[in-house]
Amino acid sequence: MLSARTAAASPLWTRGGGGEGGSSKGCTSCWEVRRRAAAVRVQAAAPRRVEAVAMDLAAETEKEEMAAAGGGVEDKYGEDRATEEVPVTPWAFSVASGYTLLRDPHHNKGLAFTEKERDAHYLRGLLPPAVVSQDLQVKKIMHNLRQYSVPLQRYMAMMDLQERNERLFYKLLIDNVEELLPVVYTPTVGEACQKYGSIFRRPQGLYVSLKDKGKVLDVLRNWPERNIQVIVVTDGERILGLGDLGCQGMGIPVGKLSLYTALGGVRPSACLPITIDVGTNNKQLLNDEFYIGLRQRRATGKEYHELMDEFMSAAKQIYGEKVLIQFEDFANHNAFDLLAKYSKSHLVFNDDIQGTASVVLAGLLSSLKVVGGTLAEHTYLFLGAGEAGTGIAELIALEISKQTKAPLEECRKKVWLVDSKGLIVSSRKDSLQPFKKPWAHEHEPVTSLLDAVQSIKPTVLIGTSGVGKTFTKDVVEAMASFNERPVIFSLSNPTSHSECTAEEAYNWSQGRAVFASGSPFDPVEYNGKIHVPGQSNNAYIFPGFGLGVVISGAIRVHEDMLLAAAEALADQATQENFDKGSIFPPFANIRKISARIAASVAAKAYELGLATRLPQPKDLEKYAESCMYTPVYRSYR
Ligand SMILES: O=C([O-])CC(=O)C(=O)O
Ligand SMILES: [Mg+2]
Repeated sequence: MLSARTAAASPLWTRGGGGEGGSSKGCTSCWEVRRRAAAVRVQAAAPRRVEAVAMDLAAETEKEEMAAAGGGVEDKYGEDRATEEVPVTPWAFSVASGYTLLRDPHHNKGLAFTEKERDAHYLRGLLPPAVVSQDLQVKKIMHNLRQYSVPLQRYMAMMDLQERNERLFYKLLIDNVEELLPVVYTPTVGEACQKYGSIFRRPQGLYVSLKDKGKVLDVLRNWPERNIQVIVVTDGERILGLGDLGCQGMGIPVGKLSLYTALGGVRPSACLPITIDVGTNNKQLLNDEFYIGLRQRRATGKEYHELMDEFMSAAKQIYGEKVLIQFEDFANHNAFDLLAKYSKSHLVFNDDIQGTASVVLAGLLSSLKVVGGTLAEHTYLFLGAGEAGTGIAELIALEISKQTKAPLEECRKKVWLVDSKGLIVSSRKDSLQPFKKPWAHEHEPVTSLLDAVQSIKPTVLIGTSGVGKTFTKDVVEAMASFNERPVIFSLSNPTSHSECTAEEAYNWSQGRAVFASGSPFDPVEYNGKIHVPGQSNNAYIFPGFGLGVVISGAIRVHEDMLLAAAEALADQATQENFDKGSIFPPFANIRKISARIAASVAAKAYELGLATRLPQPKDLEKYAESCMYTPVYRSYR
């Protein structure tokens, strides 16, 4: 493990003239000097009508000044990179004027441009006379969105807004998170990926395809932003539970990163969605005339790994070793190997293995407050032994081991997994993929889930199979027959792939199930009581987790950081939530929740010697909050 001392001595860390090690004030003012110089250069160089105008610096507080540098957590890190890796580019600190300004989604405010701004930026006549507030714009767009009855239409309207007026998009999402999360994210994003080719209007994110082999560095250089802090990358092979959607998986990194900003406060310009296109084995897409990806079967083996290698080194070369690379929706046969391989050399995080594990562990920790007992006293049965299933299983075992001091091997025995061939037992060891082997316990072979439930008698049943309707009435009734409060998590996404619905779980258990799902379900009334199902989706974890990594300058993800995130989330579920039937705090509070998760993750990174942002801020939660991007409009003079 790298200590902070080692890290501090590394070439990357020492670059930047001590910028990161200094006080935030020092950094901000260094930045300020360069920014002013850049703005002056712009004004001197630009012809009048197309002149770039120096951005408003009316920001009065230091925090606002930092926000003006890009609106978020980048100041010190941006400082480092702006000094050493990226020349200060005047346009990075300026906005265009007139017609160009209205078409620049990063700076456009639409009707919210004030009279003064309209004069100063050559906007007169380009807008109708009314001047409205951002809040009124939010109200209007929410009104319009609600007119659409088809979720995909709402999704497309939201994507159009993101392309037109970024700050309004994020304001809308933050202010209406519970209503809009299912639109820009699961489940609608799944349908959007399936139809991505037909609804495609303007490209989002960066496409790295087999055609780019040998030129990936150049491809990354084409991206307009340099100070990237978080990359979400997919190869599209296992999009949610929908399977191989090839290049059209791009909707997932785009959606995940919009949550990084809205839920975790990482500024949009620091986020980079990437799709690696190595082909697809989805025949329907290969025959679809509107398909946007390479029309070939998936490259595998050497060809696949060479492209991944080239991408991973290019990303590190351009963005430095502190860029967080989140692997998303890779198929099992690559996901574990990629994580194991690159976690030695890169700051990587697999959301489906680690993010899901962390949110489910949080859900279990808070379920204990409802059902009683300790984590070690429960017995866990999974349907599905892929990334999510084995990832969660391992984190449960780690937490039990941490709590009881028992060896990890022993703790794993509390957890059983069923895959498509039945219960994973030791007699199957030879034919099992490596990631399943730790779960092959002594037991006679069992082929069906119902038999496994009856034989293992789990207190907790978790679905990560990707196959809908597999928690049948018999299965749920069996769980309810020997558990007063059966814990049932039906995690597969999107909604159609959920192992059972919330309604089924409550009805078949006579309202006794402690239920959570990956995709959202509406509240259910059973016997006069309203149950609000919790959404055990990694969206609770990755935005705050990533924020914690970024603000601490962590150089590696450690499993204890995942445990810290889970504990921080579980701590925030209250009796009020439990009374309503949910084991999670509501998404409406997600920015606060993310700040706390970020603080716990960062604290753990410091404790483990993995953090490089020194000195450690005294109050990490306040610091995390102060770093979060807010989408209110800036004023331009
Ligand atoms: O995207 C989601 O809703 C959760 C997730 O990572 C997956 O299902 O792959
Ligand atoms: Mg995923």
